[in-house]
Amino acid sequence: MLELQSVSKRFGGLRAVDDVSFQVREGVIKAVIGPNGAGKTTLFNLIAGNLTPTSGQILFQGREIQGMKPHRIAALGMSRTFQNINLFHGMTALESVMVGRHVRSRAGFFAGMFHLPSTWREEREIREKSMELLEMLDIAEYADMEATSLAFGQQRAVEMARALATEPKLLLLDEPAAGLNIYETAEVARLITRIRDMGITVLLVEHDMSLVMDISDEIVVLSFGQKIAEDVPSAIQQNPEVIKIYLGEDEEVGA
Ligand SMILES: Nc1ncnc2c1ncn2[C@@H]1O[C@H](COP(=O)(O)OP(=O)(O)OP(=O)(O)O)[C@@H](O)[C@H]1O
Repeated sequence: MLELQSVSKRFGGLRAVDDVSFQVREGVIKAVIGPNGAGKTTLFNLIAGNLTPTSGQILFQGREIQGMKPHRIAALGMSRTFQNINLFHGMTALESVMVGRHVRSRAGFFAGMFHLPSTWREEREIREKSMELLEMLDIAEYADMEATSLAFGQQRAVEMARALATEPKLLLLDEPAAGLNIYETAEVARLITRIRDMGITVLLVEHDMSLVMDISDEIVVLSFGQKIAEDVPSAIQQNPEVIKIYLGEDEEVGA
């Protein structure tokens, strides 16, 4: 699904991402972990097209995408969420998801604005599809509530539904558990697994180690921009180098 070949990103003299290579196979949940400043966000921005690598190739379904604009990469079937919750005020949960779906609509913005008959059916389809996504993520009961008034965990689910509305093949989740309590985190874990089981490949960056260990099929560990390990969770938990960088941070792997 995704392949990084010797990807580097320099900011002046700093190598934020340094010669990183790995693959994400179709149908898996893969996590990127590492201490603060390890280069995780930079790596995500390189993949989604928000940054251009200094060197190296990024292949999405066999096609080189490094340097492409984010909307072109999105149109190829990659969707992402952001670290900070990013929902519009004044929109219901359902409308928030419909916005994501409109990106794909054929009728386009102007036809929609003038309420042309040709768009009615499409509008109804978008509404139905968006509702299905809310149901799939267990938040249908909040469809008509203002999205920004919901609990954090529910807002995260709305964001995921919005990202799924573009029908991506690969979903990038940037710290999906950030700011959530343990119950909400457990719920998000369940949703991510469900998304994977729908056949969507998931790549996530996450600080919450128990979430990563619970749901990931494979983990890549970054430290100072370099990949220091890549393996299944049980092997990562026992990897001496990984333990060393996390103990240095006063965190326990798999805690
Ligand atoms: N636009 C930028 N210009 C200069 N330096 C940057 C820029 N973006 C990131 N960096 C630096 O690159 C390094 C990697 O940062 P990055 O945010 O990718 O790490 P991270 O692993 O996501 O950290 P965190 O877990 O704290 O989010 C850091 O040293 C950071 O200060």
